[in-house]
Amino acid sequence: MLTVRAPATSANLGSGFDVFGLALSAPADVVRVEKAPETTIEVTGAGSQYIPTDPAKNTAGVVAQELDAPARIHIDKGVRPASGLGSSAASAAGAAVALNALYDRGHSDEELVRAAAEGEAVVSGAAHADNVAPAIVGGFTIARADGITSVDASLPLVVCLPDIVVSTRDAREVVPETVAMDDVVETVGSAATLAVGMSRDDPSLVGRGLQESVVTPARAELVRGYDEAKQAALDAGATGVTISGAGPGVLAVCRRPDDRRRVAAAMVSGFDEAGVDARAYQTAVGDGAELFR
Ligand SMILES: Nc1ncnc2c1ncn2[C@@H]1O[C@H](COP(=O)(O)OP(=O)(O)O)[C@@H](O)[C@H]1O
Ligand SMILES: N[C@@H](CCOP(=O)(O)O)C(=O)O
Repeated sequence: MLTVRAPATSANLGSGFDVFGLALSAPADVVRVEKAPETTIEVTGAGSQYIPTDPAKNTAGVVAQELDAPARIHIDKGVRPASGLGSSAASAAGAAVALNALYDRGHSDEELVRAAAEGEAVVSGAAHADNVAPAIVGGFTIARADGITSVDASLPLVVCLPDIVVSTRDAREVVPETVAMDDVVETVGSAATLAVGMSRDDPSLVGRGLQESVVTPARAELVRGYDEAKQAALDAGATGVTISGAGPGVLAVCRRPDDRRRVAAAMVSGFDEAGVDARAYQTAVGDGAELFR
């Protein structure tokens, strides 16, 4: 039997829709695999009652099919589904890394990212790799059709999870189909600023680089309390705030590790002002999936 800890991730980072992603140091899923004649899935932990155990519908089962690696798979969910924290991706990434080791396949990280992204396609309708790439590789990742670029960034972060469910599939429906040139110019400027900020571990540049005016405002409509939580985090010293992935999670970048407590409390109060319960994780950029033999 093999065990893999696969981290939560925050995708998009505002300006990098379907491209940027960040591994978080916590929370995480724990995936255990054992060889079996056919794939079966058992799920426990956060929100497990909402997660299908049919291998064709579970992201980990889809990965087993993609890798032609049947197994008895147990997933202990640390990452609540439909959170915007890459819950479905954590299981897919964990399964990819675990099954690759279990069957001694020797696939590269990029091949594992491709297999795990097929799991994402089953739940969200698109094989976006921006969550599975950091969940496998760790750090800050840029996922493009021609490959993955990664930087081992170090930044204090807060993610606040309101008690609202937003499925990635639904949140993709509200993404505008066309973009004005002014918005393209703003997004390119932000994305470049953010990427430089990640390579310098500079929270001010990363915070400024989250700014984007196309996808985030459309999705903010689905997250009651987003505006209040964002303003509260900025007032408490965050350098930038955006929706994590497809939401409803909200990501704040902090200047110093000690700022996280204040920013986390401010975000929970911001949601409370809008009548929404929320919990906040004080976290940081973390490593990719970790294998325990
Ligand atoms: N192993 C899994 N872990 C979490 N969610 C899964 C898994 N397999 C399938 N799903 C389904 O994926 C959806 C959650 O994924 P998604 O909407 O992308 O949210 P998240 O941002 O949390 O990844 C839910 O409908 C859930 O039932
Ligand atoms: N790029 C995707 C990311 C979805 O992330 P998730 O954590 O909400 O699954 C999107 O924005 O649709």
